[in-house]
Amino acid sequence: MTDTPKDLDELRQRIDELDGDILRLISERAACAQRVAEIKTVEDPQAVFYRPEREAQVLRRIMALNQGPLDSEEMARLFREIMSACLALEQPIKVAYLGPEGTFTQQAALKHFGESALSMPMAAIDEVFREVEAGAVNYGVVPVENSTEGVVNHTLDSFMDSSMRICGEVVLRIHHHLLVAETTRRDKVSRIYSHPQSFAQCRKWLDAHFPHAERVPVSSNAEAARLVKTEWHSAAIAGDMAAKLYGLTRLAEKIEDSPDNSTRFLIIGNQDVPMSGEDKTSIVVAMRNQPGALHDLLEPFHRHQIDLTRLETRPSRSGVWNYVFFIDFKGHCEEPRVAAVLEEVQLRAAELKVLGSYPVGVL
Ligand SMILES: O=C(O)C(=O)C[C@]1(C(=O)O)C=C[C@@H](O)C=C1
Repeated sequence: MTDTPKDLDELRQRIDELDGDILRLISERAACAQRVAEIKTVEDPQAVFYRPEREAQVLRRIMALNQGPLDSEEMARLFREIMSACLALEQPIKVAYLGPEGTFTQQAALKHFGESALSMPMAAIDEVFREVEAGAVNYGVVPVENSTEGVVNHTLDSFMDSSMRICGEVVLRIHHHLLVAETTRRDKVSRIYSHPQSFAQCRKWLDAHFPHAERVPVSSNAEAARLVKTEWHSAAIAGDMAAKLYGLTRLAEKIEDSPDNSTRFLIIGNQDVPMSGEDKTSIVVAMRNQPGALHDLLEPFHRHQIDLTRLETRPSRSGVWNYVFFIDFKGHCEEPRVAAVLEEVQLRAAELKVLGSYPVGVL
């Protein structure tokens, strides 16, 4: 930058110049992405355009280079949208998510793919899986675990019957608000709608502030917000997307009991994702029902010093094996030490399925 401009007109002139530069550079970047698409198509007519590992690398690099004054997450969000628009030039991406519109899962889908992706609400988790499997959409987004409420069993169970792979993860900070409509009598709230998980996450706050209000569980936070529109004595617990969608205002903000309440979502698709440099792998393993089975399963991870990030047990649905284990760990299945562990686990397990290796969530 040349001399620091001093007055308002000078600063605005400088902003106009910079905007011109930014515009030119973004257009040049978009033209590069178009050429990338041409090369991908020549190399493989069935080419996949979305490259999760490359996107993670781009965002991590931006965060590392950033020197402020915008914070690195904010900067990465801006680049997220630029990349989303570039990808849409290559191929418009369709993403199915656990709906209805206005849910946290939609928020997660947009956070991961950006606003240029076309997001489509599905009524249930297994429908998200089916849409991706059928090729009706490119990817799916499903919740898998919440920091206070634990695992989403439907998602784990869907993986047992599916050939879908995990291509990514996204973690969303969950902020719940108590929402009311313009017509709500704020001093007369006698009924509160929400999803059971959200009630559980806001239980202490509700006990303290609305001990006598009826708590009515519904299928989603967005549905709760929709119902409030028509009832003058009701409120909903839901997030920002639902508030915006149904034009509700916040009677109280961030009412979740745990300040770091977050939910992890998985991106499902049918591609294997190459290494990004900071990856995770998810597997599902059925062990023979015998003493020491869990120890036998975990021992190779310990010996090869691989960090487990999650271990869940689910009853097996085949009836042959009593339990299956869902394991997430750091590393990519193309790394030699991870490949070695997987080989050992394969020998010890009744069944092993690698659900995917994918970049650790950046944003
Ligand atoms: O590098 C690529 O393969 C691209 O297609 C370019 C680009 C980008 O805009 O940077 C766009 C979409 C992909 O998901 C990853 C990156």
